[in-house]
Amino acid sequence: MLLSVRSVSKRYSDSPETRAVLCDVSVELKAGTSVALTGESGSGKSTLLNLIAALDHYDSGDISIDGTSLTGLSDKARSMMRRTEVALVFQQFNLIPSLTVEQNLSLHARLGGRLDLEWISTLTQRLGLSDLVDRYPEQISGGQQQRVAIGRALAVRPKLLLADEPTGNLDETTSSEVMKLLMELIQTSGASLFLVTHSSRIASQLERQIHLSEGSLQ
Ligand SMILES: Nc1ncnc2c1ncn2[C@@H]1O[C@H](COP(=O)(O)OP(=O)(O)OP(=O)(O)O)[C@@H](O)[C@H]1O
Repeated sequence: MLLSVRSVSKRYSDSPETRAVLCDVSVELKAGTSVALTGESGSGKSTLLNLIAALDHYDSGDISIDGTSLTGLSDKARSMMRRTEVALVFQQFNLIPSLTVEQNLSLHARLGGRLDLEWISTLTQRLGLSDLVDRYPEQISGGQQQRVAIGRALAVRPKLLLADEPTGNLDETTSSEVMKLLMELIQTSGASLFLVTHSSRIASQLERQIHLSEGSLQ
């Protein structure tokens, strides 16, 4: 199993709420497959995604990625995992403003020691970014910025791509275009996709849908 979330619970210690944000959540994802996580605002979707990304710690249960448990993993090992096995795409594109499109695209692959210029060139072409490589993020549109963020994430050839509302900042047409490219490139790269979305239309494009309600999977 590529991703295994077993009976995970999480409560924010600084939260005024007494109940856990996530309660006994279990989900599995096989290599090369995709799942969409839906749920109302505040249901705990981003919390779950952040736990899988090893950006935060769970209180109980266990998460493992490709057989490696996140429990007890050092901070260094966690960040290395985010640079190699797991990649992230957020609603805010999070590009580095002082780097060009080309530099942004290769950044994580460089940091993770996985620079493959041929693969980056393929991604650049497939994402329609070839004419924009020398521009800076502020000089391209939101849809183009998200395409760079997707390219940057897939450039490391991750086993798992985690996407949190990746088209949430885009209009409907641009959102459809970006989703189409994302799904095509996920297929090409063989990565698994775990995608958080409010949109049932987007969720239906993935192989499986799961729904979070008040911290529990339905
Ligand atoms: N760092 C934090 N500290 C305290 N409480 C938090 C923190 N992050 C999230 N929460 C709370 O946890 C609950 C779940 O938040 P989360 O962001 O996971 O929901 P979500 O389903 O992703 O929501 P949305 O769809 O609006 O992004 C909310 O009640 C939120 O206020």
